[in-house]
Amino acid sequence: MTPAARVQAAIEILDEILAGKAAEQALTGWSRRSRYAGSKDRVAVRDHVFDVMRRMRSFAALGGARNGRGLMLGAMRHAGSDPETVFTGVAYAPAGLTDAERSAGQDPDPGPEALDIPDWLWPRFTESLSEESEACAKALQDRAPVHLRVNLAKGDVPQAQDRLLQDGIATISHPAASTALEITEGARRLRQSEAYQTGLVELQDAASQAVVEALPLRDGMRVLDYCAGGGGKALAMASRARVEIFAHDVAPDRMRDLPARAARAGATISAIPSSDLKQAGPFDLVLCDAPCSGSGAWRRAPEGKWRLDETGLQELCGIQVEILETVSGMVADDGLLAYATCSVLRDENQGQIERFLKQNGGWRLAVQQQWTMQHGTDGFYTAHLTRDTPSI
Ligand SMILES: C[S@@+](CC[C@H](N)C(=O)[O-])C[C@H]1O[C@@H](n2cnc3c(N)ncnc32)[C@H](O)[C@@H]1O
Repeated sequence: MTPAARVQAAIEILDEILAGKAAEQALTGWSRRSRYAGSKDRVAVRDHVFDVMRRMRSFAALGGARNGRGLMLGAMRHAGSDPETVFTGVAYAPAGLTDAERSAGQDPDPGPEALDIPDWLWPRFTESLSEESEACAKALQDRAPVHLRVNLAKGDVPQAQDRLLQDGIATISHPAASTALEITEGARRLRQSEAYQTGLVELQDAASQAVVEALPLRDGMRVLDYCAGGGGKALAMASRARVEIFAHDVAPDRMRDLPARAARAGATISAIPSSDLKQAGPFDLVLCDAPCSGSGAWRRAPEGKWRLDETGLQELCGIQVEILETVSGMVADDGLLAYATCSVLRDENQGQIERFLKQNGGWRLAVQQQWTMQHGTDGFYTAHLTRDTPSI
């Protein structure tokens, strides 16, 4: 495909996304219809789509329209490249620009438009992040770095770096967690690399690793990962101590890849259905990596930034309240309840913990920590709750 044909493909996919189709579904649909596209074309088209989605608002302003053409036009103006070289109408390129398109478009207004945050969310964003708001919003406009977690059960950090380098993947340590590496070169080779295939490294954001590193895991503990999803945190916990880990998710299908991931990592993790939780408890540690807006990870999943609204946020907060109430009954008297989100919004973080403590006497906040995107990780929050007076 020519560069212009890739832009035309991105335009069509963006129009589908704007019409309501999920981004991944729109990309998969295009891939299936476009057998002629090679792997480099697929990567380039995907990059166009995601780069635009991170900056949908400011690119719509620059391009003069919130549709596929307007957004790609905005992207080209932002990059300082001449749109006339791509919008030529020749072969598979986008149709030539109309006079209206040539004259449309303006610099985005400073504030939420230029920073690509929806207006309704901006007050909450600034209230949550205060002086970090602008830097964090800017971080969400760019691609996320690729972070790896070194699986301490299989080797140490220098060994992992050496092995990755042998496969052409250069890394540096990331300060957020002792197991965290950031890829500086060769990210696309990762899945074929020996270090990845043998489970020495896993893909995981550094702040996500830091959430697990903050847990006081000790050999022999019985641990429940209540919102296990793909099992990223369960696997990270398994690599830190000889703990017995139970993985649960309200949607068990989300854990379908966990057995294969655990086998690769050399970890033992038991999936547990809701019906068996009561009998299996109480647990020394319950982690709830709760469903959330994902606002700390919108660089990776930018669609969420534009799909979230007030009602959706309130619904998520309601689910978080329920989860906290439910899991508090599963924690041993001298155990720990760890709450985490990949959100930077106060309502989902400190707000939830304050509400829980107010409504549940006998619990206290032992640890509270937040990571924000301006330090090169996803935005994450964690709180550790313990009982005030463990019964004897
Ligand atoms: C943030 S994701 C978990 C990510 C995962 N811990 C990881 O590190 O890869 C949240 C998960 O919570 C699950 N979930 C949503 N509501 C739930 C509930 N009421 N009880 C348990 N899990 C729930 C979702 O299905 C989703 O997989």
